[in-house]
Amino acid sequence: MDEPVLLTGAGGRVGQAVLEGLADEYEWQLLLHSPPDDEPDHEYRIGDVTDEEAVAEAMDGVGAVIHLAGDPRPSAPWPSVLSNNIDGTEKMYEAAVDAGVEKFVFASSNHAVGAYETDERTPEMYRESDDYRLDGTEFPRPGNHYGVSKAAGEVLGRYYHDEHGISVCNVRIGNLTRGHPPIDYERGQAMWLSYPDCARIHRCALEADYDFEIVYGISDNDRKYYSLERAREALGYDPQDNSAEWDADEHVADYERDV
Ligand SMILES: NC(=O)C1=CN([C@@H]2O[C@H](COP(=O)(O)OP(=O)(O)OC[C@H]3O[C@@H](n4cnc5c(N)ncnc54)[C@H](O)[C@@H]3O)[C@@H](O)[C@H]2O)C=CC1
Ligand SMILES: O=C1O[C@H](COP(=O)(O)O)[C@@H](O)[C@H](O)[C@H]1O
Repeated sequence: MDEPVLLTGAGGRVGQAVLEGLADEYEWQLLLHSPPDDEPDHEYRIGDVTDEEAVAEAMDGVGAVIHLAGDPRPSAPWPSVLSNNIDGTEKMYEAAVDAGVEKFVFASSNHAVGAYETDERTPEMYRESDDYRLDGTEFPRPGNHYGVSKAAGEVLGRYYHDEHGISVCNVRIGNLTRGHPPIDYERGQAMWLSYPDCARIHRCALEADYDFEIVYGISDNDRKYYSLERAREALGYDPQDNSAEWDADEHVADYERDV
């Protein structure tokens, strides 16, 4: 990617994971919601993704977008996800196609398909021995308004790809935690995404050639109910972490290695 990459939600957790891993590999243009406490190492603007003018300005000269900004709370109320997640994503796509951006990477979520985790399937589906796998071809099945907003973001991508030709990669991110998988949380361990693997999958999404994709963004956890096949095939994603290798007492995984 020779042109700058616009990163929205850059001040958040996923944004930090992406920047920690890929800071030197791209020319970044950050979109922050509010002024940062410390001066970022990259070009940045302050703006809201629902503000057409701010978004159009941020898109100037950009070759690709990683769109993370939004309300990430599974409990988020409808007015918030309607504005920050759905309207904000529509504004981002409009501005991206107007500016001729080639590639749009969207932070979707496990919550877009959360209702597949029925009482009958859980908690067994969170275990290594279970062979139940979602692979990205299933219909969205959200279990909350936040999940609805993520499914809507994926469908917006489908529309903007079909109608305007922009390449779209929806990454259904699992559970990002720094340094180690969630403790005492089977579901979170099954869909853990380490910080380095988060950077890896976003690098792949910026580099690969594709039309429209839905992939799962998790580490290569032994216990998983999301398939990594599509992310491997379409993006060349090669995750290096695995929640099963992390032992609270032994700290076996080496989280210092380069991505
Ligand atoms: N952290 C996780 O495990 C997961 C995150 N995601 C998605 O990844 C994205 C980033 O999530 P996190 O980094 O965890 O959240 P975060 O809350 O740490 O970061 C989100 C950032 O977006 C900004 N933002 C919110 N509304 C905005 C608006 N209207 N205009 C401009 N900026 C706005 C916030 O100020 C914040 O800096 C979200 O879209 C979330 O739904 C999806 C699945 C899992
Ligand atoms: O989409 C998201 O998913 C993760 C994991 O969900 P959880 O219900 O197991 O916590 C969540 O932590 C994150 O905030 C959210 O944006």
